[in-house]
Parts: sequence; C-alpha cells; structure tokens
Amino acid sequence: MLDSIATVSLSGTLREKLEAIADAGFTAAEIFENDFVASDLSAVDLRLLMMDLGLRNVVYQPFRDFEGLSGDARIRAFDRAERKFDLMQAMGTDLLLVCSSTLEVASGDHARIVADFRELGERAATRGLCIAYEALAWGRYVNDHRVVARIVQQVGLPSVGMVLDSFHSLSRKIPVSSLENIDPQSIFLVQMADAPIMDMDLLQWSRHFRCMPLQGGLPVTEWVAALMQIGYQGPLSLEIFNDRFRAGLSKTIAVDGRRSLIALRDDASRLLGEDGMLPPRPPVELTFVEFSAAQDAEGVVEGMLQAIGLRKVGRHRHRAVDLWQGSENTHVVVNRESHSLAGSFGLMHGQGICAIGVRVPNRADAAQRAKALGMSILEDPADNLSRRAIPAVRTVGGSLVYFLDDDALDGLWQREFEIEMTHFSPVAGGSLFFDHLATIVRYDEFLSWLLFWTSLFDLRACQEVDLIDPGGVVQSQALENNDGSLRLTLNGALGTRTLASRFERHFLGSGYQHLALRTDDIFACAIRMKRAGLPILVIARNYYDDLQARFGLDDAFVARLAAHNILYDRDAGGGEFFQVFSRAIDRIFFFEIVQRENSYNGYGAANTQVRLTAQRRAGYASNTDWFPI
Ligand SMILES: O=C(O)c1ccc(O)c(O)c1
Ligand SMILES: [Mg+2]
Repeated sequence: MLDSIATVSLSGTLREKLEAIADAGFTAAEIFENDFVASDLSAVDLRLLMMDLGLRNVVYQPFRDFEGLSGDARIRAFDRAERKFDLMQAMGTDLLLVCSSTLEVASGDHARIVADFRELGERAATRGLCIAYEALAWGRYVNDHRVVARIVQQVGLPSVGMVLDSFHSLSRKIPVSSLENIDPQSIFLVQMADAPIMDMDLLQWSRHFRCMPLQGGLPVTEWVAALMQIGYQGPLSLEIFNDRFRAGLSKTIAVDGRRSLIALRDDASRLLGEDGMLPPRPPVELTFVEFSAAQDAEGVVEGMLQAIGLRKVGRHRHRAVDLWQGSENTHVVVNRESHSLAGSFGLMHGQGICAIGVRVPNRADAAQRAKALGMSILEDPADNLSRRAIPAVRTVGGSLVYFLDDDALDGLWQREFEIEMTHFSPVAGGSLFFDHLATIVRYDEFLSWLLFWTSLFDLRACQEVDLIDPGGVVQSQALENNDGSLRLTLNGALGTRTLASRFERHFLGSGYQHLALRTDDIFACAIRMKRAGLPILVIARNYYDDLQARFGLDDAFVARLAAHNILYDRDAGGGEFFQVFSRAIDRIFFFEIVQRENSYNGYGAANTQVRLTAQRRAGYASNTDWFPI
C-alpha cells in the first residue's frame, strides 16, 4: 500500500511541504488546490519536483460544487472541470477528487447526479483520467459514503469511483460495517484522519480539529481493518486540517504522519488476528528517573529529595552519580557528571529530569518498535549507567527513555553502585512511589508528544481538560497504562503568560515540569517536609472554606489540610486525592506529593487553578525564599 499525505496537512510552501513529505518516507502525496494556486511552481515544475522526490501524485483536490446543477451553471461546472483536467495532465496525476456539493441551488436528485458523473467520467476517460466522488459530512444532499457508493455503482464507469474519508464517515457515526458491502475496485482513494471526540459543528470540527490516527478518539483502526478485510490495496492518505499542524514544523508533522500510518496498519492487522509488522507495544512500568545536576553546586536537587523523604542509598562505582530510593522499586538517579548527556542537558535546560527508565519485557524488541516508528534510538548511550547495552529513545523534547528488561535490571543497582543500604528501609512516614510525570509541551508539539507515547506504549489517553492559569488556558491530557504504573500528563499553553509558557522560556523547549511522588500518609510526609525546611507552596484560605462547603468536611480535617497546604479532591465513587507542592528549582522544576485513596484515578484537575494561582503569587514573592518560583 502507498503511504500518502495531503499537502494541506502541513505548514510551509508547496515545495517545503513536498520535501518534508519525501524526507519522512512517504511515497505519495495529494495536491491540495489552494497550495498549488498559491505556489510559484508551474504544473510541469510540480511534476518534475515530485518525480525528483520520488512522490506519486495520487490526487488533485478538491473540485467543489459540481453536481446537481442545471443550465449555464452546469455548463460552467463542466468547463471548470476541463481546466482542471488540463492542469492534472501537466502535473502528472490521473485522479480528481470531487467533493459533494454544499450549494443550495443544486439539486439532490440522484438520477441527475448520476447523469452528471457519467458525463464527467466519460470526458475524463477520453484523457485517461479518473474521478473520485467524496461525501463531505456537511454535504447538502450527499453526506454519507453509502450514498456515494450507490451513485458510483449506478454510474457504472471504470473512470468513476469513490473517495472514502474516515473523518466524514466516522464523525457521522456511520457504522464501520458499512464498508463490507463496498466493491474495493470502486474505492480510488482512502483518506485518513482521526479527531478528538467533541460535540460540535461538523465543518468546524473537520477544519480545525482533525488529527492523525492515534491522536484522537474515532475508531480508525477498525476502519482500516475493515478496508483490509474487503481487499482494499490502494493508498492510505492522511488528510488533516489542524490549526496546530499549520503552526508546526512541516518536517516534524510529516515524520509524525508516517509514524501514525505505520502504527495504524500494524494495529489494524493485529485487530484482524494477523501478526503485526513490528513488535507489539510493550507493557511498561516506570523504574527510575534521572536528574541532571552537574550545575547544581549547592545540591538543591538532593536537598529537596532528602527533605521529601527519599534516601540516598549509593554512589556509582565510576561516575559522579548518586542513587536515591523512595521505595524498594522507586529509584532516582542524580547525575552530576558534567561531561555527559545529562551534563549537556543541564547546560541547555537547567536542572531537571533528563531521562527516565521504563521496564519492558524485552529491551531489544522495544527498541525495534521505536526504530520502526521512525524514532531516534541510541543503541547504548554514553550515559548508560550499566555495563550492559541499554537502548534509549529520544523523546520529542530531547530527554531520553531507557528500555530496561529483567535481564538489564538483574543486579543493575548492586552491580554498578556502591550500595550503602542493601535492604531499603523507608524514612518514618513510609515509602514514596512514582505517581506521575507532568510534561510541559509546546502548543504546536502537543500532538507529537501524544503520538510519541501512544504509538510506542500501551497507554490510554484520558479526556483532555482545560486548566485555568491566571495567565491563560492550559490544555492538559493524561496518558496512563492499565495499572497506573506509568502516568504522564501533557500540558500545552495557548498563550505566553502562563506558568507553562514560563517553563518553556526558561527550559528552552518541552520537558518534565514536575514529578509527583505517591505516599500512603500525606500528613506524615507534610510534617517531615516542614521539619526539613522544604519550601512548600502556600495555598490561600478561601480554597479551604470552599472545600468545606463543597464536600461537607469537618472542621478539624479542613484545619489539618490548611495547616499543611494540602489540596483535596473527591470523585463520584468516593475516591480521595491529596496533593501538596514544593516550590520550584530555578523557576522550572518542582515536586508534588500525592496520596490516592479508594481508587481515585484523576490528577486533581479541580484544584489546578488554585495551585497555578498560588504559583503565580509565589513568583511575585521576595527573592529571599529558598527557591523562588
Ligand atoms: O473541508 C473541506 O472542504 C474538504 C475538502 C476536501 C476534502 O477531501 C475534505 O475531506 C474536506
Ligand atoms: Mg477528504
């Protein structure tokens, strides 16, 4: 099958778009009319450029408001089509996409529409060209691919077929099973787009929020599986109208597009019970996080870890790297090597998390999947703390994810570190476990991050929520695996005045903004942190009054929460959530301590405006604080 993408999906000039498309490994492209009209390339230039780039021109599109007209308007529509045929022959494509009419003056009479397409098909055939009819979800009379299939069948010409566009069909909830009745020979092109589930006007949804497969919530995998099952072997072509893609880098978006199609085909063949084309998504669990602390002469990172209640348990045998633990299986590496990836990362971004390690069943398979998805793999990074080769993948923001399997983990810490505490015992107040990692992502990279994680690992994308920062709105989406052993949040700001955007400016890009550690006793932890002098984010009194009214909490409990600046949330099932935040290191990185009770599964979104406002206030506070945020 050809992998294709419509030029409308990317930013840039037509030439830039096509170069990015070819570089990403696509073998075909759709030429969107507006891109051609605005270009200084002639149709012949375009043909030569695409030939040079090794791209097949699968379609010229869209041809609008053609069918159901009468009199002069009909004659004009055919004249317009002939001009497009001239262009197509010069630019080297044999397919014109005709999307269903939105015109009020047009007729919806099927016999007339069939007659129009028969005549258009006959005229196209004399030039060796073909016509593909597409039902726009908001087409005035024709807005369902089942109707298009009937019309195409009635036209009965080999030069007239259909375009199936997953968005138009799935946004209208047309059952995937309807594909079973379609003759695959009549499908001239399949356009692929996913979209987040939203209840909105179809045209607006389509023009602004389409996204790539694996970035949205439509059943696109089932859709492709159904197409495979009826024997469709033509191109799959991404056609994505998305505001963020138009603002993003064409190279990045094109690479994402290929990644999305590779994962989609693999998922679809697995759904059909066939072997996949790449190793399957491995189950994952977060096993360590690594801080870059080469520039941290004052030991602020370690001071905070200590105050929170992690314990330093060992030192690397050959490197300036310390090992900390919060529990038996919660490892935090503090890397003070300046001549290292961690050191370079710290120079560039400041102190923070430069790598994480995840446990997978087989590290080579995980690396092979990442590679097949076009991700950058370091087979054995120089920073690897082990003498065994441990592959790592580079995230969208440049930090690393190490793949560790049981073989790599076997004796890893004991072998490589001088361990002072062979049997880990937690400090008073109990163990600390990884809860989640919050990432700040650039607005135009949000969907790239989403695709990175969902194509690589088996993670569920939760419903996106809007967080209100005093400086603007932040879009937030959580990704989590089945048992919660890997939880990530992606947070992208639309404006430039939020805490998230300040992070971007100080950090220079996308990265981890805070690490949430889970305790079984938040009050004990809060007392310990206070004694240790950890600067805690101060929460305003109004919040606690509101909390009491909202949940009917008793005075003593609310007083305890307030005394320790602990935020509280409760879900419909009686699950409870407690959160407390540290101030930030270098205006960038901070810690959150949480406690989850009764299977609370959220992230305290209801508290986020209060937290972000407190952080904003702290930002104005005097610089005499330990870590001014
Ligand atoms: O939004 C549109 O107008 C439009 C045009 C062409 C397409 O193929 C499509 O899916 C949508
Ligand atoms: Mg389309």
